[in-house]
Amino acid sequence: MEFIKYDALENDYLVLDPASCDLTLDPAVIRRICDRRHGLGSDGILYGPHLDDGQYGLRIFNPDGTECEKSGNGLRIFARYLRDAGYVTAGTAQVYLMMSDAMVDVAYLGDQDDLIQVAMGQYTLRSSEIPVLLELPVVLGVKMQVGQHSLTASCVNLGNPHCVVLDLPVTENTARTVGPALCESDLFPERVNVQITRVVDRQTLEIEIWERGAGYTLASGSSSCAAAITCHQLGLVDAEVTVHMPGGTVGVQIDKASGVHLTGPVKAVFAANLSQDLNSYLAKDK
Ligand SMILES: N[C@@H](CCC[C@H](N)C(=O)O)C(=O)O
Repeated sequence: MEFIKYDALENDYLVLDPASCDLTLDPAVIRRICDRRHGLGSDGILYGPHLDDGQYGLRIFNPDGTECEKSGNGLRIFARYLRDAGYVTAGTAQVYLMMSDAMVDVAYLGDQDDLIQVAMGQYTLRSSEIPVLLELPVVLGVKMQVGQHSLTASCVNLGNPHCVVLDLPVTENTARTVGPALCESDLFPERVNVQITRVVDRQTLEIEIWERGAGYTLASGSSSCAAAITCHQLGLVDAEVTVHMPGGTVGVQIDKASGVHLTGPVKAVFAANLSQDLNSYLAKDK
């Protein structure tokens, strides 16, 4: 049973291919595998491809054991795996997101399969579809108090839910304090990914991230899109934006007709097998 690790700007995922895996991925097993001290360590697990109906089916798990609908970097990493493992030889492919029942297009833009673009699709700003429990049809630039934090929030759902904060210092400390306060707030019944965001200029954003189910991460693809979409809606940036994160930089393009596209590099880190000790621990856990 082989685990292959890739990182997309230090947002790292383990790919587990059902063709070579006999593990039952229950939450305790996922938490142990993603644990950075006692497991292999990662920001999540990409479980696929499930090859039913000739599609490349994908399930995405957060390191806390929850399953999530979508991940921008996860999709780019999974696309790279499909190419590396010989499933895909063309310049484009489609991935089927099993939890969301949605197809996603990916494109290989670099010679080494390094630069990968994912069509993140359409998004919604409707409060009921984020979901965010405020008596407002949309939440864009809304001042609120969450615990001890006063902030201005904008919400978007791109398959997964996001809350973008525009008026606080863009630091790891803000992400680590305001992030969990928003993520666990009663306002967000499905919890939320949080982006502490600064508009650098009309083409550039800087963000720090707190991810639902993962905590502080060094990069996030869907978070970059969420920050770009909400800032564009507020008239602060153009439709093509570069987003800087501690782990690196991605490009986001917003287009009414074709939706949102996310582009950035993916690097292979390692391929590894579980030790006998970890295998026995996981078997015991079941
Ligand atoms: N790292 C991701 C986002 C992963 C999903 C998120 N934690 C959630 O639960 O929605 C990305 O690159 O988009």
